[in-house]
Amino acid sequence: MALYPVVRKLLQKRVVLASASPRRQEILSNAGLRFEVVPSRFKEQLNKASFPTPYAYAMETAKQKALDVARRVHQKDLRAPDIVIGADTIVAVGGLILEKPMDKQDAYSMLSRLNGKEHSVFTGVAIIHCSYQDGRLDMEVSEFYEETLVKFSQLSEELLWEYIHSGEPMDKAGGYGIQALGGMLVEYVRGDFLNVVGFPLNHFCKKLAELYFPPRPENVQRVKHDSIPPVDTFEGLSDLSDVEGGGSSPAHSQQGHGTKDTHAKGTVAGLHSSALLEVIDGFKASKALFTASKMKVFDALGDGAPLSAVDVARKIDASEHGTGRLLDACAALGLLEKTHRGYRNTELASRYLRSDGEFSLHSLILHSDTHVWNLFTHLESAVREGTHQHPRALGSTADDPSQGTCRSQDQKLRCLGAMHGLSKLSAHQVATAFDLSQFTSACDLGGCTGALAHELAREYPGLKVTVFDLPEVIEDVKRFQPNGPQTEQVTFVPGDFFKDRLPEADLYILSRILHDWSDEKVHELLSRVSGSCKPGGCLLVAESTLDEEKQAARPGLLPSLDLLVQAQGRARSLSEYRHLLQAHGFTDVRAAGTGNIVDVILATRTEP
Ligand SMILES: O=c1[nH]cc([C@@H]2O[C@H](COP(=O)(O)OP(=O)(O)OP(=O)(O)O)[C@@H](O)[C@H]2O)c(=O)[nH]1
Repeated sequence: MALYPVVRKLLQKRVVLASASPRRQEILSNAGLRFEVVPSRFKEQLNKASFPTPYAYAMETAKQKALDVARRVHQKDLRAPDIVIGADTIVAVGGLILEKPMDKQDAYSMLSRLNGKEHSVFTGVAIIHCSYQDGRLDMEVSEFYEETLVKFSQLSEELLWEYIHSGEPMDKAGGYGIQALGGMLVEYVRGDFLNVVGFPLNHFCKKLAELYFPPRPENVQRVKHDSIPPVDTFEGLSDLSDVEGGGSSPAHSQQGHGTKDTHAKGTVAGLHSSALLEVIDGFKASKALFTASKMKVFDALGDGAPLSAVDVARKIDASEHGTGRLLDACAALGLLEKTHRGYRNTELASRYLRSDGEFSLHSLILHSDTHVWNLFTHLESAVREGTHQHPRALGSTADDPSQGTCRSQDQKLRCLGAMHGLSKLSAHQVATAFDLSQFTSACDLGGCTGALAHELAREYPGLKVTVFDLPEVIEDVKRFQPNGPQTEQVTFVPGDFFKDRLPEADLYILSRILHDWSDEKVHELLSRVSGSCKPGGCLLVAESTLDEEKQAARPGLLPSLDLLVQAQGRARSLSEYRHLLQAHGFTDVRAAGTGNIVDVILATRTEP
């Protein structure tokens, strides 16, 4: 949780991790950070002798890795990064710097040096803040290092070779992985364990807190310079957004005055013409993705060898010229890779854009292209009238706008597929934001295809989950069901949560439901949930929230506009949700950021 307030600030930013290390990716994503991975191509060959200390070498290497990525991404992408993070881990022993072994013999010589001795592990970290002045890239570097002491036991030759033959040492600094088999070699660790694994998370949090939440001048005496702000209460969060300089850009109070400070506040001075052009052109990027998805470009490319534009054109039954242009646009957007042998799906496209994948967003994209696009052409009317635009866009007059969305069976299945894809994106984070293992029964109200229910069942084998949704939804959920033993834990019950009796459960769930409704309807629904929930039972709410000042650009404010155009509801801040829940007898309201598209709130029903 320590990263949470900072993570919220970073959610609006394009954060890039300049590292191929799976450990670094795991440490940061476990902490809730959302980022893209672009491995650095910087060759780790700086002259070690020219550095006064091992950590100076590690910091410089980390900086060069990050700078390489910042420059490359800036050149390649339509959208340049805001923050690039680089890191480098080394082992220092007896005046020598050890990096990753080149081969088994090298691993053996490293491990022999460490055998029975204490050594230092240093990770240097560089955080690059990018800004753009008339298309020119400006970079400001913040850097630090962390040292951890590790002592190896006295180990036999036989054991060292056995370990080397396991293959584990080869991609690890110093030739061992403390988090796995290598842990058996270690007698003690003094300092941050994750620093040895490859990323000093605690120091990183402190650094970010220092950059993004500098103490108010009047509090300087009271606030410890390197303390991490309080995090897991709503009060803490709203206080933080009040902190001077606690905007979405880092404050550089320690680093000087003048232009840098103006930059840092993210005011008009921070918005450059290139960023504006990106916004102006944003719809073209969306339309390129929509068109490629609709024409099944990502299915045509599959996971196989690269295909030329001519081959793709043949597969999707389109002109060579037009297909080539579309493929190039997709490559510029990072959806395809263009090599001299042709085009192929990036990992992102394989996972999310093929129509047949487990995490496919294909239906969501088609739904956005046809339905949401249409509604957004009436944004001006929505703003003037302050209401959704279903009658104009779709000719629907229904009270519940979603009724107008899925009129034909095809539209209905696309709608369900869209909701399924969206739910799968965050299901794991929602299911694990809190430890729910004390519950034996849960009821997911409006749980649709059961994507979250199945994730809960997988995570908590003792939990039975009822998905409660409208009969017309339940009748079509079959095609979205996974295989596996946990399917027996999930049951579907048809019903209307505004009219019918709610199924009994210890834990009720409202995942992405409340934002669809007006305050009046939210009160009505919460009152029904509260009436069904026994004292001691809980309610879990998952929603994309606005920051307390309602200033967060994405992901808070665009969904808010979305809701104006297409629903009766609205986005709310965490404290608004807290007040709503408290008004219906739910106390001990706790929130967790998932680093994903939703925040999760857990509240306990007290005695009426
Ligand atoms: O106990 C452990 N010690 C070290 C590691 C891993 O070792 C590597 C260190 O190498 P480097 O810092 O150069 O990072 P790379 O893997 O090459 O990725 P880059 O993208 O930064 O170039 C690092 O992966 C540590 O995680 C370990 O796993 N356990």
